[in-house]
Amino acid sequence: MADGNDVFDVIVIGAGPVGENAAKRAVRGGLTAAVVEERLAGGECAYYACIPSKALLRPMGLAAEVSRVPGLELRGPIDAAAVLARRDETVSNLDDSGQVSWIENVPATFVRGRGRLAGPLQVEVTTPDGGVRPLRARHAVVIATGSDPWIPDTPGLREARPWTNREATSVQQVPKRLVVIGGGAVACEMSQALHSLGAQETTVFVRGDRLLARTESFAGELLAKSFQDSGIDVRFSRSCIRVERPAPGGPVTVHTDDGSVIEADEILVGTGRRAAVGDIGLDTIGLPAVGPIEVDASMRATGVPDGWLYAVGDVNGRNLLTHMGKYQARICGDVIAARAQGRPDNLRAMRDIADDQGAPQVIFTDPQVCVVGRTEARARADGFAVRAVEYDIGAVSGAYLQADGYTGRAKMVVDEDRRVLLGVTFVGPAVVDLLHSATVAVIGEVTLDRLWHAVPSFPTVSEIWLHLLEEYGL
Ligand SMILES: Cc1cc2nc3c(=O)[nH]c(=O)nc-3n(C[C@H](O)[C@H](O)[C@H](O)COP(=O)(O)OP(=O)(O)OC[C@H]3O[C@@H](n4cnc5c(N)ncnc54)[C@H](O)[C@@H]3O)c2cc1C
Ligand SMILES: NC(=O)c1ccc[n+]([C@@H]2O[C@H](COP(=O)([O-])OP(=O)(O)OC[C@H]3O[C@@H](n4cnc5c(N)ncnc54)[C@H](O)[C@@H]3O)[C@@H](O)[C@H]2O)c1
Repeated sequence: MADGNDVFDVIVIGAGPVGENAAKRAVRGGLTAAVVEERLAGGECAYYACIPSKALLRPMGLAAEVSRVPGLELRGPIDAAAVLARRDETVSNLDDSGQVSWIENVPATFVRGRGRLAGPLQVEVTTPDGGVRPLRARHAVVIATGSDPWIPDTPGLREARPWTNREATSVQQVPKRLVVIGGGAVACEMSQALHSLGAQETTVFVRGDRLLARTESFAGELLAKSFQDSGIDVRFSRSCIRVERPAPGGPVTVHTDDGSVIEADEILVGTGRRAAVGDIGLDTIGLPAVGPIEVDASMRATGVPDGWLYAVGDVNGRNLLTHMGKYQARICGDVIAARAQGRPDNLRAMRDIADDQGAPQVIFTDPQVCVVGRTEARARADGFAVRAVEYDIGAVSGAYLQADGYTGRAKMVVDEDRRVLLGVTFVGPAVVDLLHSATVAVIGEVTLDRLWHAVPSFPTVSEIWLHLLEEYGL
């Protein structure tokens, strides 16, 4: 709520999941807040990323599970129209009134329009009618503008109007022939989702030699095997060198560096994202308008005199994940309120320690890929005395009961000096809910000798913990 003349204690630019939560925590701490949003309150996550992608993937995952249990049968292909209709419901048919009400109930003031810094503690909002509404912050401005998809400079690619996550998650007509560029989370999830919904000829071009290159190598290998088994054509160490789409809306022709030429109905790029910092007025306060906004562990932008600017979520580049952005938002809102009221601002809960340790992440493919903490390679590079053990999840009774021919693998990376976990990876069907146990163990620095007494229930997949510890030598 404003306290006159559009002056607020805190102004948040960007009402994605992260900006909304920064405002909520600041208000909970006793401050007034305004939240500025130029498109849809709820952000990329709610309408074009996490939510619709998972709605599109869920039937594929369920169908795969059914196919692995004798006695159950799924007749015919997945009904794409029904899946797309449910996807539309999950994104509230792109109506953000529920999210706007959520913000107003915080209570915070929602301001529709494009926000731009106009000097220290000053924000100008260009409203939908073209007017400019000046806002002033008494204590802090929080940048939570997220990120935008990045499209490589490949000749002809931009002119061919490729799909990004936005078009892929809001698909109305599933293309029969699809080319995907990239081997990260977006490419993997959307290839599998669209293939399951009718993209019969799906070809994925991966620049490197594996999928999900930042994870343990077996994760990408198991996923690539699953792609190939289901008929997705994955081509490694291949780059797309030229793209042509002579007629708008017509077929697209993709040329690759091995001389192949593929014709498709659509091309989807999943080649990473860039912090959304263009034209948000960083120049007015002497910051470069390129790259993520660098912040300290309290989310305060470094290099800004008087420390009134904060940046949370994708725009600070720490970990491009909703849950990590919301974690940063809680820290940020609490810190701003504490500093504004002269309370201690250095409590343990007010510093980001989780981002650097390796964020938990689930790639919702079949198999699911769940990671937290450091990979073995990263732990070694960071100088830890490392020992890693792996185990076949399919050999666990709970997994064997879940599915015939269960294929999955787990790995834990141990800091030998302290006998605590540095990282854990689970790959397999139905492993998603194991991840939080690993997150608690890694972030809580639970010793292996203590973890030994956390007895997993029989017959659940969680007995993988027991097998990993025994493999280690306990
Ligand atoms: C296909 C896909 C699937 C994903 N799946 C997952 C997942 O399953 N789990 C997960 O944790 N993460 C997932 N992510 C990542 C997740 O979407 C992001 O990490 C998350 O959206 C970041 O939240 P944010 O609030 O920082 O930014 P955003 O959600 O991008 O929100 C930023 C908001 O700021 C607004 N904005 C920008 N500039 C201005 C301005 N100048 N003035 C006013 N408003 C402005 C934008 O309109 C937007 O609403 C996925 C990403 C993609 C692309
Ligand atoms: N389930 C989830 O948690 C989830 C799902 C989707 C996206 N996300 C997040 O969104 C972010 C963006 O995802 P993303 O998949 O776009 O990015 P990414 O960084 O995960 O993967 C980018 C991929 O594109 C490739 N690439 C980069 N430049 C290229 C080029 N010029 N030509 C060919 N290939 C190129 C990279 O080698 C890599 O395989 C990620 O940080 C991810 O964490 C999360």
